Amino acid sequence: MADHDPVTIGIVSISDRASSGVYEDKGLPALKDWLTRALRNAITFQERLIPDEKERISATLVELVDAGCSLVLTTGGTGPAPRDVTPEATLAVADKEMPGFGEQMRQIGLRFVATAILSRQVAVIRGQSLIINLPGQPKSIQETLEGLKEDGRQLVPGIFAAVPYCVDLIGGPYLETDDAVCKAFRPKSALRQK
Ligand SMILES: Nc1ncnc2c1ncn2[C@@H]1O[C@H](COP(=O)(O)OP(=O)(O)OP(=O)(O)O)[C@@H](O)[C@H]1O
Ligand SMILES: Nc1nc2c(c(=O)[nH]1)N[C@H]1C(S)=C(S)[C@@H](COP(=O)(O)O)O[C@H]1N2
Repeated sequence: MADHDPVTIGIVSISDRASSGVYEDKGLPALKDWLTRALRNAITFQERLIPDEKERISATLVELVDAGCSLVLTTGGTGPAPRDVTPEATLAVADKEMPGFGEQMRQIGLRFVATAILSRQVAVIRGQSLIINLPGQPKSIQETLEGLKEDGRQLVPGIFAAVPYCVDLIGGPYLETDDAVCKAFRPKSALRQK
């Protein structure tokens, strides 16, 4: 682990019911589990469990970026219901939008469930941080990040394959993945010599 850059990652579960204790939050454990399996870097997690309130979500994202998170993943609140405001709260703190992530996430989701088109999820850059919205269904976390595999063959690439190079480009740490979970892509010129 010593030769990998350390990274701080913000994980935010956004759900009225999980944050008020109506049901147990499965979003933060699913995010932590997947990231720990996928990344070879030592990760410090900054975790937040909050209700679907736009100002609260935006303030949490700003706080996590200011705390040095190179990557922030949210789960929940991306649908069409009146209280689903995660995309608006994310865009409100954006320096740049990264539409390719949302497009690919919905394409991946459609391989699993027809209602994937109901997710308005976005990804943005704020400062030196990449912020990505994932849907609230805990199973959608692995689906979206890892994509679809069959007999070990990658049928649909997950969006995480593009995350390490994106983090390079905004001046973050060099993220290295376990290829068995997620094979990241970088142009040859961006590969770090071993
Ligand atoms: N954080 C979570 N932990 C566990 N299960 C969740 C979580 N978020 C969503 N789910 C599950 O996914 C389903 C669909 O997500 P939905 O968007 O309706 O939830 P939600 O936005 O978290 O709802 P609410 O904010 O009202 O609690 C939920 O009914 C629930 O079973
Ligand atoms: N990969 C994936 N994407 C998915 C889903 C899923 O199960 N897997 N659920 C969909 C459903 S049912 C909804 S309503 C939207 C929005 O969910 P959210 O409001 O919980 O964020 O995400 C969609 N995207």
